[in-house]
Amino acid sequence: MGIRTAVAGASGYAGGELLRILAGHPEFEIGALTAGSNAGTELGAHQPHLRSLAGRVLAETTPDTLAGHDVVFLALPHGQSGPLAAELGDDVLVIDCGADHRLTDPASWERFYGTPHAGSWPYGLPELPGGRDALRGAKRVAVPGCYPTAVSLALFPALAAGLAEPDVVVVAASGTSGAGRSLKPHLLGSEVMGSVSAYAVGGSHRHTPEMVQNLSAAAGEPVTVSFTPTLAPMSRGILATCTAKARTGATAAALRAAYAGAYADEPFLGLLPEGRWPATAMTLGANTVLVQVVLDEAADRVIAVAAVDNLAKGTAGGAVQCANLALGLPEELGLTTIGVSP
Ligand SMILES: NC(=O)C1=CN([C@@H]2O[C@H](COP(=O)(O)OP(=O)(O)OC[C@H]3O[C@@H](n4cnc5c(N)ncnc54)[C@H](OP(=O)(O)O)[C@@H]3O)[C@@H](O)[C@H]2O)C=CC1
Ligand SMILES: CC(=O)N[C@@H](CCC(=O)OP(=O)(O)O)C(=O)O
Repeated sequence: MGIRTAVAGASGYAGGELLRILAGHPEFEIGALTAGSNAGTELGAHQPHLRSLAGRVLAETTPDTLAGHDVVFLALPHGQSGPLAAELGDDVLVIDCGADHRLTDPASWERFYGTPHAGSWPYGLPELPGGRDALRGAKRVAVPGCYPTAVSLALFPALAAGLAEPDVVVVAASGTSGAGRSLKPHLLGSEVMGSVSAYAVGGSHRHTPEMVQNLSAAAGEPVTVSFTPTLAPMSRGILATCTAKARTGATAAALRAAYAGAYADEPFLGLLPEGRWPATAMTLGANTVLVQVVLDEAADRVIAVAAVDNLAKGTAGGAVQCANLALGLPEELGLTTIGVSP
């Protein structure tokens, strides 16, 4: 018998991607699938691409329906996971794809989310310095936001090596699935198609403190982040362009060596050959973050560009990678680095 695994939020985008990965994983046995308003309906009505699970009926999301599993993945809206996880046993591995337990600073949480802080859990980005140690044997894991995954992995080598000033500017484009599948006025098809638009400009995006948290830890000093997200007319993918003033003495060779060293043993991080730039299409369906870095000598800035599939390594793939680590399984089990092209 496999590792009994439940997915809460199975009718959503993150839940669907979790199930796509779990269905091909050799160790997990898919147990309860739950939803909110769609409880009582069949999974196939919401996730018709998941053929082998189509007839499964979605249960209500309660501690009772999630009981009796070894692992519970939560893919629910913000604010739902704290109270629910408190009702699940300490022996159950809970992997939260939502934001509730990502931030360590309660003041930052309250400022950006406007509710009391539910407390922090081990942070699910194994590739950050020290990241794996916190996850091995963990019983609770907070999966990062999709933008912070791309940005943190794009910039930590430059900051950790002292090659970039701790004051970064990020402009990132995201596909619309990043916002989930519930109806949102700014995601009307007629307004998204054929247009790229900025939103949450001026430091208001709730992923900003998460980037600050990760990059400050990597740099060993406080880092400021100016983050501008943009919405692109595509379903999946994030392309993050991250820049920072180069530190005195930083050279192109030192920069490339820092990234090559930091990514050398990372199965899911790819530094592209010089001159090749990341594109979201290269990462679709894969648990990868693809990066390129250069020194813009005229502007004296470090430029790192990262591509990620927001639903794969940006959520569900990263979640399964963390579950593997927490359970003592091989970290790469059930996860692919092979994308889809063109
Ligand atoms: N989309 C992405 O790229 C990323 C998402 N995440 C996080 O993953 C989580 C899920 O996101 P996503 O899949 O995009 O969102 P969706 O809106 O696509 O799905 C939300 C899921 O939660 C269920 N749900 C909604 N309200 C309740 C409730 N009150 N009680 C129980 N279940 C409920 C929905 O069920 P029903 O169908 O019945 O309404 C659905 O299954 C969020 O916390 C999000 O921040 C993290 C990183 C990236
Ligand atoms: C395009 C789009 O709207 N993206 C979402 C990102 C949501 C996400 O991935 O993160 P959480 O888990 O923190 O919700 C946004 O900017 O709010």
